[in-house]
Amino acid sequence: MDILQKVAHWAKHSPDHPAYLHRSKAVTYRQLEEYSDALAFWLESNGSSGRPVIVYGHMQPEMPIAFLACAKAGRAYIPVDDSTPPARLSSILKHADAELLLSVSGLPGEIDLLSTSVVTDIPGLIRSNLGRCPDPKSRVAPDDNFYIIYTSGSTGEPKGVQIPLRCLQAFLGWIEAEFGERRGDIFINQAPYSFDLSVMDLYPALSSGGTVNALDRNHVAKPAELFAALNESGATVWTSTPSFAEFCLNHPEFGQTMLPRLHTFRFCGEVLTPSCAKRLQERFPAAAIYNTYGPTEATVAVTSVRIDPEMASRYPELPVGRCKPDCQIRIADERGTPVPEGENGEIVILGASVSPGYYRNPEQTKAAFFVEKDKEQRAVQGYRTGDSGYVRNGILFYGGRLDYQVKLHGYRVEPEEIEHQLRRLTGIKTAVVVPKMNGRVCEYLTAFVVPEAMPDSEFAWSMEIKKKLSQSLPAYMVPRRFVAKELLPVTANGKADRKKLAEEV
Ligand SMILES: Nc1ncnc2c1ncn2[C@@H]1O[C@H](COP(=O)(O)OP(=O)(O)OP(=O)(O)O)[C@@H](O)[C@H]1O
Repeated sequence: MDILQKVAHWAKHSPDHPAYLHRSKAVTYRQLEEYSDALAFWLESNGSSGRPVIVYGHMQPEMPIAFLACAKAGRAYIPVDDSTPPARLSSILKHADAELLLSVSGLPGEIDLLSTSVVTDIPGLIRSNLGRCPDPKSRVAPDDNFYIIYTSGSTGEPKGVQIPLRCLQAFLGWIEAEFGERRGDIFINQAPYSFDLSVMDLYPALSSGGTVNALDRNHVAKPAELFAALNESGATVWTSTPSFAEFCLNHPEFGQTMLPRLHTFRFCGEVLTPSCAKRLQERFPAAAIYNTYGPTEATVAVTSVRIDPEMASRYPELPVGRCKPDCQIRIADERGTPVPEGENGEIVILGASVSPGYYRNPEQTKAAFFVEKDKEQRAVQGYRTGDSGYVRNGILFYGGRLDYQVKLHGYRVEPEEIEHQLRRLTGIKTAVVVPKMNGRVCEYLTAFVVPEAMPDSEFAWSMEIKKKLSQSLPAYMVPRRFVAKELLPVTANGKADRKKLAEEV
């Protein structure tokens, strides 16, 4: 059964079970099925271009209703969070040549809508089409795009990663085998839908008949509300970036008493530090912690490993895990040739999870994706991640982003390697190292450090860290400046915000 059939199954067998909760709003499986049918019927009767539909909003229940409606009507959806700056929304509209924008959050202000029609009254559309169903033949086929997620576009140009239904299913099948989702699980959803980490909780929840409990950005902005919501959530599965867990760990009550049923943490998107894993293990003795790794281009995640307490103590740098069975990880040198086991190189992913490429962008697709033949002469899709790493005993270790490398006084420096050494020092929770650039020249490095306790004298504290760092790093890699911070800024996706920190250097 694919995801649409699973939702229909649960709507039939447990119609009144909550599928989605957001603040005081609850949507049952029956409602999810009926509302998405109604909206799909409307979509089918309005517009026949087959072009993707932009779904604009935040965590409202209409978001998953609209996603499923698009799939039922045979249209890919492009989720855009309503915190997206107008200029970026305009460039996505233009790039995707979208015919329709379903807005759950009212009219996006100050944007050139070009030829896109905007529909804001989604509840009204659902009401007026309730009881109607789309033609079952319209629904997305395995090779059709289920969603297209525009990455944050570090290159400046928006890139829409196409994920067909078959890639989503390959991901969901693996998640089910890896984690053994149980009925009745309640999944905390914090990542906005424009970030594919949300796919790791939304669809595993809906395919296993569980419940999504969505937190929004106002929860996160007001910790008292956030922790009250967590207290009442009954959550059993947690999915987030490590930065969000670090944020919650600052609250002393964040622990098993607040979330007594929590049995699994799943992390992805950023480095999970041993210190974060250890603190979670202390606070949540009944929960298992998993580190997973993958880019949007390979459908959320392709490797996973359970981090047990022994691992968190033994490894200075945690592994990101074993590759899912229908994919393969290759570590390649600059020419794309595989390097021997244990050697560092670029992480290349091949197999069933890899996207066919960027939407309407053959040049960028050609630059990052490739096709090769396996032993049986079947075509296998590959993607060069731009991440560095190595494999030891079948386990992948992440080494950092190749594009973060800078040249400092002639030396090639990887800021993430310095961060890694900083995090090994006692008294440091986490750190981000940012280059001070003058055009294309890196002048010096600044380390933003979150210490266990804020220092009285930043100068004395900096000197101390410099001394310790120079025992493990060559002098040119020791940052010139150290800034103590209680918390690091995070992006809308909940990852440490390097761009914002770069403005502070
Ligand atoms: N477990 C992990 N440990 C360390 N880094 C990770 C992990 N999982 C993912 N990443 C990093 O996140 C990247 C994937 O994130 P994502 O696809 O959301 O795009 P992004 O690179 O953060 O942003 P952009 O939108 O600019 O491409 C990976 O390529 C890797 O660099």
